[in-house]
Amino acid sequence: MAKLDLTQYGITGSTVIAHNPSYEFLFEEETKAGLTGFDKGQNTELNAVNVKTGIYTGRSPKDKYIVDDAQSHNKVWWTTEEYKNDNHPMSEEVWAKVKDIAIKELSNKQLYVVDAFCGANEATRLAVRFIVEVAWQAHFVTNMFIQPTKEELENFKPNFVIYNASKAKVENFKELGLNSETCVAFNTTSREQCIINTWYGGEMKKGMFSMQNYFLPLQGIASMHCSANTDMEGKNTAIFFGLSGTGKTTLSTDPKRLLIGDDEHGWDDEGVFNLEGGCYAKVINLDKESEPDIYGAIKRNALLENVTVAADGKIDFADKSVTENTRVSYPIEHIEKIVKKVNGRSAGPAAKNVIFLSADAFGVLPPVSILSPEQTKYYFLSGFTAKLAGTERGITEPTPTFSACFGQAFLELHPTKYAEELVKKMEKSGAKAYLVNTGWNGTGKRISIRDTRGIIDAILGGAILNAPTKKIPYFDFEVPTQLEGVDTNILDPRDTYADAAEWNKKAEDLAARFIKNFKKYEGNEAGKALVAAGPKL
Ligand SMILES: Nc1ncnc2c1ncn2[C@@H]1O[C@H](COP(=O)(O)OP(=O)(O)O)[C@@H](O)[C@H]1O
Ligand SMILES: C=C(OP(=O)(O)O)C(=O)O
Ligand SMILES: [Mn+2]
Repeated sequence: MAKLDLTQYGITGSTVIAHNPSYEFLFEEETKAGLTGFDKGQNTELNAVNVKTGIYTGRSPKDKYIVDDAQSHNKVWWTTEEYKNDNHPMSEEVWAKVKDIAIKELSNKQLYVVDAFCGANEATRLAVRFIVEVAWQAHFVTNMFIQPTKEELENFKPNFVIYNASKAKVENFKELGLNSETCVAFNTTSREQCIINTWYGGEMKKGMFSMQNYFLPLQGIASMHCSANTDMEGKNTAIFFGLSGTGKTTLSTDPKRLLIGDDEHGWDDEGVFNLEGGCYAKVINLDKESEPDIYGAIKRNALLENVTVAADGKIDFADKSVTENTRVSYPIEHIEKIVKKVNGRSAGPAAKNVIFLSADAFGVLPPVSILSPEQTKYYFLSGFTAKLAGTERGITEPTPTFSACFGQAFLELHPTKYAEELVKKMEKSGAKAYLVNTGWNGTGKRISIRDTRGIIDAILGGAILNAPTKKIPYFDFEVPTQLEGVDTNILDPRDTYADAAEWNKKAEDLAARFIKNFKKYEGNEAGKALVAAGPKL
C-alpha cells in the first residue's frame, strides 16, 4: 500500500505510526512504557485493556454542531426555541476555524489512521477515515466499525473523514459563539467531523450514526437506533429500539438467536443491516451468570473504558467511582451466535417483530403492551423513556424524557421522516410492534432481566399472540395476563402497587405529559390523526 500522505488534509509534519494497525500492534502501543494520563491503558485479569477517557465519560450533546450551508440548510432538523434538539447550526466560517484547531493539533505529531466502513451494505456504506493521536482511540474504532478486507483496504477511498483532536481545546469558544471548549462538529457537505476536547469514544461511534441518519433516509432507507437479531435459520428478524441503557445490547445478545448488531441499523428493501462491526456494552454491575455472552466477550482485543481495575489487574465491575457509564467495546466476532459467521455480513431479512424498549422511571408502563398500528406510530414518535445515568453529561439519575424515535440525539432529519420510513418497511413485512418497559414498576425496583427476557421470548416465539389479554386504562394498552416464564404478578402494573390508586395518579400524570409532548406533531393532518391513538384523560 502506498504510504498515506496527510498533507492532503492540511496536516503537516506528522508521521503516521500505523495505518490500519493490527490488534497486536495496538496492544503494544496502548500499554507501552512511558505513556501517561489518559493515553495509558492497563491490562486486566480478563486480558482486555482498560482505559480512562478523562472528564468526558459520556456524550456531550450541548457541544454538537452541524454546518448550516446551502446543501444542509433545508434538510437538517435544526434546534428551535419551541422544539429543542441537539442539532445546533454552525456557520461555514466557524467550521473553518474549528477545523483549523483540529488540523493544528494533529500536525507535527505521531498519528494513527484507521479506515473502516459504517454500513454493511456496499451501496450505502460510508468509507470512513479516522485520524487520531491516541492508540486506544484507533483500537476503539477498529472494534466498533466494519473492518475492510485486505483488498478493500488497498482500494479504500474515504468518503468521510474524522479528525479526532481530543487533546485540543476551543480556547476562544465565546468569540466563536460556541457552548464550551469542547466541540463535536459535522460538515455533511465536505463529509468531515471534528472532535475537540473530549476523549469519549461514543462521539465517533454515535457521530457516524448521526451521519447515516442523515444520508440513509434521504435515499428511502430506514435508519434506526436499535439492536437486531434473527432466529437460527436467519429468517425471523427482530429489532429492539431504545435509548442508551434500556437494554438493546443486553436483550439482543441471546444464545438462542443470531446477533445482527447491538445499536445502529438500516432497513432497506432487502432487510435489516448493521451499520457497525462491533458492540459497545455497558458493564456496570456486569454479572457473569446473568450475562455470560457479554462477559465472555471481554478478552484480548476488547477494550474496557472507565472501569476500576486494581494494580494487579483485578476488575471491580460494581465500582461507579469514575462513571456509571462504564463500557466495553468488542468486535462482534467476540459473540458466538452471530449472523455474520453464517452470512459473512451482519444482515438479516425484513423484521417481523419491532420492540420499543422504554425504561419507565415513573413505574407506570406495563412490562409489555401489544401495540396497534396507530399506537406504533404514536409511541415511536413520542419515544418516551428515561435517560439513564452517565451516557450524557449532566445526567446523574434516571430522568424521564421524550426522545423522538428512541434516539432523538442522533436524528438529523425531522422525526416524522424516520417514522415514515419505518412504517413503510413494517407494513411491507407485516411486522408487529410491542412496547416493553425495562425500567421500574410499583415495587420501586427495576423489572428483572429474567422477566424481560421471558417477555422477549414470548414475543419472538409468538406465544404472546395466544395469551389472554386485558386493556389498561388511560393508555388503552392491550396487555397479556399470563405469559410462560414471566411473573404473572407484574403483567398488570397496578398489581405491583400496594394501592392501585397510586398507579392511577401516576398514570394520569404520565398521560398528561404524553399529550403535552405530542402537541409538536399536531401541526399537520397526519399528526393530528394520531392523537386518538395516544393516552386519554
Ligand atoms: N429488565 C432489564 N432489561 C434489560 N436490561 C436491564 C434490565 N434491568 C436492568 N438492566 C441493565 O440495564 C443495562 C442495559 O444496558 P444495555 O443493554 O447496554 O443498553 P443499551 O444497549 O440500550 O444502551 C444493563 O446494565 C443491564 O444489566
Ligand atoms: C453509546 C451510546 O449509547 P448506547 O448505550 O445506546 O450504545 C451513547 O449514547 O453514547
Ligand atoms: Mn448498547
